[in-house]
Amino acid sequence: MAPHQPPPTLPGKGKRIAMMTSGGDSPGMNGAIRAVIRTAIERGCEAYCIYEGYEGLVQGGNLIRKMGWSDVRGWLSEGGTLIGTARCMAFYERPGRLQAAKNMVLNGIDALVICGGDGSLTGADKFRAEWPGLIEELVQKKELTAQQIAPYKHLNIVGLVGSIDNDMSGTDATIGCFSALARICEMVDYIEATASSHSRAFVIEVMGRHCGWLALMAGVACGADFVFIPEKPRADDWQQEMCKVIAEHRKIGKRKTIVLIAEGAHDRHGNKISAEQIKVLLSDPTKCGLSLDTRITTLGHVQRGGTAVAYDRYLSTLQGVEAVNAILDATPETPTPFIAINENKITRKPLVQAVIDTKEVAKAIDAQDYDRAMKLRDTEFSDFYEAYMTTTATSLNTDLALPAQKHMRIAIIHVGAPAGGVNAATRAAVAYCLTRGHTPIAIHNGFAGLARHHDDKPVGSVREFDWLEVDGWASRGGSEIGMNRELPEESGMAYIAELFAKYKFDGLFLIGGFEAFHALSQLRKAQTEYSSLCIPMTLLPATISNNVPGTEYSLGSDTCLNELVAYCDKIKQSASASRRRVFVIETQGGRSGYIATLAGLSVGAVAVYTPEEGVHINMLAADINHLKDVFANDSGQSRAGRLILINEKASKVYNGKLIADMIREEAENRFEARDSVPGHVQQGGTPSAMDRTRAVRLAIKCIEHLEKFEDRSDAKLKEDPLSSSVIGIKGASVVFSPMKDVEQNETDWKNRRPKDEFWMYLKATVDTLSGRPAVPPPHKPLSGISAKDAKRGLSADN
Ligand SMILES: Nc1ncnc2c1ncn2[C@@H]1O[C@H](COP(=O)(O)OP(=O)(O)OP(=O)(O)O)[C@@H](O)[C@H]1O
Ligand SMILES: O=P(O)(O)OC[C@H]1O[C@](O)(CO)[C@@H](O)[C@@H]1O
Ligand SMILES: [Mg+2]
Repeated sequence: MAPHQPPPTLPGKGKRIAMMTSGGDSPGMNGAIRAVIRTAIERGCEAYCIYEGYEGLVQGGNLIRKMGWSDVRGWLSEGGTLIGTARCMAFYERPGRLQAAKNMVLNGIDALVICGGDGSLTGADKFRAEWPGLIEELVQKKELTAQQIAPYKHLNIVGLVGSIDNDMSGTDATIGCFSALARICEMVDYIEATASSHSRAFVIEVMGRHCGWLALMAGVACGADFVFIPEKPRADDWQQEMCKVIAEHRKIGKRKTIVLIAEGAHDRHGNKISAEQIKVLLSDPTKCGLSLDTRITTLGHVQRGGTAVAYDRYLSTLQGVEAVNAILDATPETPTPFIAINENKITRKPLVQAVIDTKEVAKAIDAQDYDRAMKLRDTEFSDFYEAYMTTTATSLNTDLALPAQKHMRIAIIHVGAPAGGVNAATRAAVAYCLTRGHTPIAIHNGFAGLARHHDDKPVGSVREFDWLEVDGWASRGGSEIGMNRELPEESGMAYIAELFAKYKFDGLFLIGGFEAFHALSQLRKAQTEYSSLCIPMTLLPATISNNVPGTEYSLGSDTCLNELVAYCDKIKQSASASRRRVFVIETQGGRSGYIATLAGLSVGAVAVYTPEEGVHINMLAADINHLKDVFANDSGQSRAGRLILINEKASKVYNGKLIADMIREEAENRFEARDSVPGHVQQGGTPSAMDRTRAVRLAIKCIEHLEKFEDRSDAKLKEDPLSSSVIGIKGASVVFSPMKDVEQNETDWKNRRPKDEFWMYLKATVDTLSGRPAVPPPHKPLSGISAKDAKRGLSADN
């Protein structure tokens, strides 16, 4: 039963904020709920959940519930949505929305955060547009009084896009789409092994009602042979096209064939293309002569269930926080927003426009205007489509080939420690080079390999790539061509330059971490002395630490976060099951606290210690006191496992073991503490879907970039600062930055990290959402003369 009277409005700026999930569930929705509830409470509001999507809003009663801080404890690591979701028929109709409006007012709900897909947000937009009419009608029908509706004249709504389909315009990713993609890639990887063993073909159907994002991205990440998506149906002779591509792949020796089909796939005339149809084509020798032993796998709801990947956990958390901020910033004039992400930047955008644009895609598909449908999807989508087409069939895209005089000998080298996506990037670069007519050359085992093994017999470390071998690298972890931290100057730059001349490199593509950045810096500086080094060179950052200047994202950092999150989930389970236990987990990351902080955000750590901030005795004391309070207020029955993350270089003195010992000592047998070190597990096994797909997109951009300098003289090349560059994601854009500029202005060489680390502001969010008390700021360390003076009592600053 709904209450008969709305509760009194809250004092000050406090609002009653309700959170709802709607449409198909998606991994990460629980992270959004946790973030909205806790941020709302922290900002002095009352937090509510509407259970069962719009159904709960229509029915009211017990489906609208007030939530407390601890009600959402542990939700980050749960799959699906813990407040239920539904596809609600009643909400499509005005009477249903009228009832929903009445329940909102009677429960005193000022604002609504809705996490759902395109349908849910279309419904939200309609509800918002109709709101004044709805509450007016409720007064006319005497269901509510004018006085009762007075405080609720404006409906304050914010949309969060939660759906595995990634079908909403205006945002690059929806909450849940990368988790679904991860699951698809995992399944395709499994299938590949059996397909290869039997030399079979598999037709794999993936979800995505009207959107091919999942199918396309899985195609890019897994190197599938052929992909069908609704936005870009193949030409009318698609049967012949598919058979030609697959026959070509078989001819070069591939033992497996993977065809991915989105459930909404159709031909150019709107006729559905089914998995069965494809199976018949591939297996029936009379159709196109392939006669492949073919099986169909429909992945179904496996794609939607399960826990969220790290990205969906921190995306949903950050977007949940932003949703509450948007509510509290809103005035009656503010257009209703939804929270988007573009590349790496979370933004508020008008919901109305996104809904219009999303509908336009559907209209364009219905009208069979596929070019328009592709244009209306985000730029990333078209980029990935192009990337897929270029990397799938290297010898078939003859229209992309360059004239012979433009062909380059492009060397590819891995430098630093292994990181997920390095092989996928190499595969994509090689495919692109072959498509364009370039010669891609592998330098095995980094600069050490080049200097000391280039002319080994029978095979030296400098050799052309073999496509059949490389084609299988899309999902491989580690580095297939080998990598290490050696810098070119260690062998003498003159010698390295001699080898560049000997092998006639026209361009260099480096993939790696801070050492790769350092190596490129050395090579760039040496261009003044050695003509053979006057070639275009570009770096694709790849390191789990994500500490390369010039980018906010390095390949491998996502894989690492997923490993850490999986590890922390297990440890947290142990901590919870043992009750009253704290684990202090030491992460890698060099002198950058990025992975510790992002993992902390993704698992709900009570504290994260980073090298940027350091560790201090007052900080530890405050955190230990906080833990004492938490456990004192804990009944012992709640599943109160706690995690603290500490970066390996956060402090020279306080390491994970020492901190765990201190906690245990101070706990005086009231709770327990343990330390745990995941170590090199953090490099990951199979790279994440995000690292694999981004590797492909960025690697192709890198080779395209090198091509621009193909005919430059030494002088002209040196004049152009972008001839030595680093590719990066910065905010909402993918950019090439001149190395010289990044080296000189953006690099903290001593600490081997960017001067400004974009993620530093996230630290406060980790603390807020875990309820960590304000920790006393550390003293600024003194150094040099001022430190000496202070120690001698000669300085005021002590
Ligand atoms: N045009 C609309 N008008 C009113 N309500 C709508 C509209 N479209 C959708 N809704 C409401 O939103 C609910 C969920 O929509 P839908 O089934 O399209 O899923 P979605 O939000 O797009 O999520 P997903 O596609 O990821 O499953 C519907 O059951 C309905 O209650
Ligand atoms: O779970 P249901 O209701 O069968 O819906 C399946 C649909 O939901 C989604 O998983 C999300 O929209 C689609 O990809 C799929 O077509
Ligand atoms: Mg939808």
